[in-house]
Amino acid sequence: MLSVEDYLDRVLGLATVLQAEDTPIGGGWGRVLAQDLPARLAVPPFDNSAMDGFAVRVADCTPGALLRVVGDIPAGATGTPTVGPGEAARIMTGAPLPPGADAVVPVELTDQPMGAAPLPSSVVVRDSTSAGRHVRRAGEDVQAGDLVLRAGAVWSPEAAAAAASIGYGSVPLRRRPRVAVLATGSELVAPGGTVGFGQIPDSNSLLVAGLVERFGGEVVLCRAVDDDPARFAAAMDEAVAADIVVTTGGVSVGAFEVVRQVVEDRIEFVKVAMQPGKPQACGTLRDPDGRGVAFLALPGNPVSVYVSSYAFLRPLIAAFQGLPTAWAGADLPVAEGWRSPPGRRQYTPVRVVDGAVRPAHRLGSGSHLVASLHLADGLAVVAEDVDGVSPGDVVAVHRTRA
Ligand SMILES: Nc1nc2c(c(=O)[nH]1)N[C@H]1C(S)=C(S)[C@@H](COP(=O)(O)OP(=O)(O)OC[C@H]3O[C@@H](n4cnc5c(N)ncnc54)[C@H](O)[C@@H]3O)O[C@H]1N2
Ligand code: MOO
Repeated sequence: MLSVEDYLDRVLGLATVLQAEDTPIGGGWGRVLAQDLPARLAVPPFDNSAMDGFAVRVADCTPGALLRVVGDIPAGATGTPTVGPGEAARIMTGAPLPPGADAVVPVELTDQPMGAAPLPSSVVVRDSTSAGRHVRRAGEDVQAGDLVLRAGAVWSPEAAAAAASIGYGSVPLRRRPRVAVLATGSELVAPGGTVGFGQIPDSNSLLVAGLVERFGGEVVLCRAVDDDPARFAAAMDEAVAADIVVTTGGVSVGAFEVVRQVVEDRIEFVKVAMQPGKPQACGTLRDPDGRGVAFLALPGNPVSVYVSSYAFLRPLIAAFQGLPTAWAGADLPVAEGWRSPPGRRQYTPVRVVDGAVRPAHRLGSGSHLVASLHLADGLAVVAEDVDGVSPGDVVAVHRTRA
């Protein structure tokens, strides 16, 4: 049996970092920035007022001083008057500070009314002020030329707001890997369909497709096919238009393992020392033009699919995007124990309640326990040389949901 690490190395060897596309900044959430973004503009771009009020010279502002008002400076003003000794200019939040002024007095601290009012010819300031009061200085957030966003950043509304502020309208974001998902099994019925004798609803295709999106991929094909080799081969012919093809089921040692039968001449099938998820296969397929397509065959049991998706598909999609592939985990105490098969690394769906770990289902990591998966907020990892965990033991838990 291969170790999880050795198999993961094989899987990651299938990845090629995808090229970037110039993308409008107001979308593409979750995609990866391909280049550093230095600031084309300072933030703020010019000295401006933080308040609606009057731009003044500090030296003039003794309590009760009467100042002559020389003009109005709304936000968006393309020019400003100069404020000389004994003078003030009415100014709005975000408007450029005029030459001569070195502070802003909010309208509430003057004799003038708040809100829409004609420009007064003079203003009385109630109090003294200090240099820079209510002024936002150019570049106090970032200076032009500063490196603001780094290659490898995951694109987000916050990143977009920063990019807009420093002068970008579009940025190079890596394309998402396109993923084709094929569930196999003659027993499968579409979700919600009538389930006859020996049939079960197909849950794997939508589980994997949803996880692909969670992991940052784009689902381009999602389908269930039966165990007829010709029909599966035809579906694979379509699937190889993607960057990654993921199948579920049909990889074990039964008499009708369709995935194995159709691709075994090109792809090596292995056993990985993990539970669930033991039978696996990965390799490179070719599209009709000879382009390499990453292929991942997951076992059919739904919890095996879930665990294998987190263990192998998640890092594969990350590698295609040029992102780190490590899986963050934390050591947490066990509140309720469970058994684990010696010689295989076990991944158990668990709930974390008050910082302590319990299995999401009393049967632990049973690979068919699909209806309890939604109760889990993480996968606990039990080492190969351990045959169970007890209350008080510590296990590594990888969060599957925030
Ligand atoms: N003699 C042996 N039998 C099995 C072994 C073994 O080592 N020797 N390994 C077992 C393990 S472990 C696993 S995992 C499964 C993997 O089998 P396959 O990948 O061939 O998967 P299937 O047989 O097609 O399905 C397994 C199970 O999952 C259900 N299933 C399949 N697809 C779906 C779907 N889309 N939605 C919901 N459920 C699905 C299917 O009905 C089966 O119950 O092999 C063991 N056998
Ligand atoms: O290894 Mo299987 O994935 O236990 O169900």
